[in-house]
Amino acid sequence: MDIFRELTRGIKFDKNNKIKCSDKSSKKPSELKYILSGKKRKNENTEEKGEKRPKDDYVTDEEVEKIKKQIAQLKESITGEETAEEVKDYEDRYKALINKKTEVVALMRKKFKIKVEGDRVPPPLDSFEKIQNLLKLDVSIMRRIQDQIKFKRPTPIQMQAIPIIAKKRDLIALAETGSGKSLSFILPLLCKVNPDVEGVQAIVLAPTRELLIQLYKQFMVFNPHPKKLKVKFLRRKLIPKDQTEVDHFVNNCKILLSTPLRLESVLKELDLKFETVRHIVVDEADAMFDMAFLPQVDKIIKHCTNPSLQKSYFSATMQPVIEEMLRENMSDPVKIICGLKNATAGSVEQKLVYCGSEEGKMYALRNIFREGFTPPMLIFVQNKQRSMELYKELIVEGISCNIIHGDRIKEQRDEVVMKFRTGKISLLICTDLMSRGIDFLNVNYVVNYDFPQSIVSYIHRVGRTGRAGNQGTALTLYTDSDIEYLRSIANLMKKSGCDVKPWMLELKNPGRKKWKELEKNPKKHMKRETISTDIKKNTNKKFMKVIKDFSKKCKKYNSKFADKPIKSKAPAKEEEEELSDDVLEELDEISDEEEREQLRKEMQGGMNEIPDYVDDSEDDNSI
Ligand SMILES: Nc1ncnc2c1ncn2[C@@H]1O[C@H](COP(=O)(O)OP(=O)(O)OP(=O)(O)O)[C@@H](O)[C@H]1O
Repeated sequence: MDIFRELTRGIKFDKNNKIKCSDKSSKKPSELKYILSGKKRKNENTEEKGEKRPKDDYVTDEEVEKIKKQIAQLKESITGEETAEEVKDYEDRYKALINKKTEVVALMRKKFKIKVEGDRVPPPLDSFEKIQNLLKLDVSIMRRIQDQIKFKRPTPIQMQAIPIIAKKRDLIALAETGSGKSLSFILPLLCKVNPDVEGVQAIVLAPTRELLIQLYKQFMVFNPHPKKLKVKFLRRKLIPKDQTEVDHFVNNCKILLSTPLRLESVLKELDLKFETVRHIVVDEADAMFDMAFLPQVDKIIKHCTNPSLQKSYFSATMQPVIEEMLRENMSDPVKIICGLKNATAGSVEQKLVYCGSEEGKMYALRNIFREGFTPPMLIFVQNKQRSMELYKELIVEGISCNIIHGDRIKEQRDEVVMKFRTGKISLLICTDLMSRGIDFLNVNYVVNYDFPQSIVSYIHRVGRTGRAGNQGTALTLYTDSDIEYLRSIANLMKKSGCDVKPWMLELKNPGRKKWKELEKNPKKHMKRETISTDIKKNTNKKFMKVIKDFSKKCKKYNSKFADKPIKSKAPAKEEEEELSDDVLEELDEISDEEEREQLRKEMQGGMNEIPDYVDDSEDDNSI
């Protein structure tokens, strides 16, 4: 009877036990009153100015569930024909509500270009308040998001991925580059991991050290209890040496970030217990399963023996064969696609520039400088050797730039990334090492100096610009020998709304096989020295003037804004690991509010206020 009272509080019954209530009645049970009337509660979050939200989208799953239960219980408790009619009336309205809710969810997904595959997919949440309610987000996280970093609303991938992860579902999430995938797993992990429980509870795998450092910083920016909820980035210095250290490490780390290679090598040597791991997130998942990482990722996942292990895979690109492989070890997964699948971001204006032969590329690059562009710029080349050649070429021409590739020592890589982030380097020559996941918010220009080796590489390279709602430009230089691959790139460009010359779309389709061959056997390029002499002979006076202006602006910037240049003394080989670990050691203890503030600034795009041309110093040019 008590349950009956509770459920029927506010309802009056007439002498026949019939519920006396009408639509307008304030005496309906409180849940029913709001939901069935379609009115908003006073404390309901108000929608953003100027944005219309679909009507009724504030009806949460929990509310619908509650009504369902109430109706069932009412049915059990009340008898009599007329009452049954009343209950039926509620049921009809409930059905209508569910239909409406389904419709609203569908509309919302359409509006934000979210596609889902899977059963019982939770609805997207289009505000951080709703995410806060669902995840029980710590107020400090909300303050950071809204007041400090000033994210207005979740991005589509966050809207949809967060509730899925919160509902403990396995997930394959595909969303275009720069669309905020990282926060989609960072927020739920920070909320779901219990700082008071011992042991590693979540593992995040990513393919490069640069990407892991970036993720690590993001975790630290949002971490509500940095001292208790320890996030560790596994690097050589942190690797435990004996079992006592292993136990200490495992007990002190709640979220572990690592490359698959490093973690697997540790697992081979030491007995790291991962039964406590409940979440595993693989960022840039297709790269991890496509490259040599597959056996390592597999071993790590097998080592996490908790039966309720939840797996989430994120990427901007995914080949069907990899997806199939992932699905084999997932239980009842949900797949999300935000925007177009395997496509470049619509925020990037993409152009193709014909250069004839290798020599032409340098002319084309000069043209870009002459016509003017807004740095920072990333220039992608095929490999380390190519990057060195171009670097020398530009330095000889008096153009300040720097260089990053896998063979540079970690300390140098860290320094270059840091300087590029803070605007001390404006032109960075890089290999595909930097094409995945790296978030330089303000990159305005990407130049594919060497044609990409794969369509996936094109998508990720181009995705270094036009991020988080910003616009960007990507220019791909092509020579006669690249024409056979042109159609695929032209198609991608067309798909994301860029202008493409019709003849490019009529070229023969290279097909997957040809691309695969190219990936396996990269093109051999002419040696740069040969080109250099040739180009120098033709040096154009106008271009030299542009270069001079460029350097002047750089100098002006340096004297006005830049801090003292950091001398990049190349460390001795044996110091290499130590030095880079020192850099990271500082990061590890980021619990200090001031340092976190610094990280937040970086995340907000610290380069916003930097004038047109920024420069590194002469010291920075030393490799
Ligand atoms: N809700 C949001 N509103 C505005 N900006 C956001 C939001 N969420 C994340 N960002 C910003 O968007 C940028 C890109 O985010 P992130 O690096 O997670 O993209 P990504 O989808 O992982 O890209 P990639 O595929 O290249 O790895 C970051 O600078 C991040 O701070």
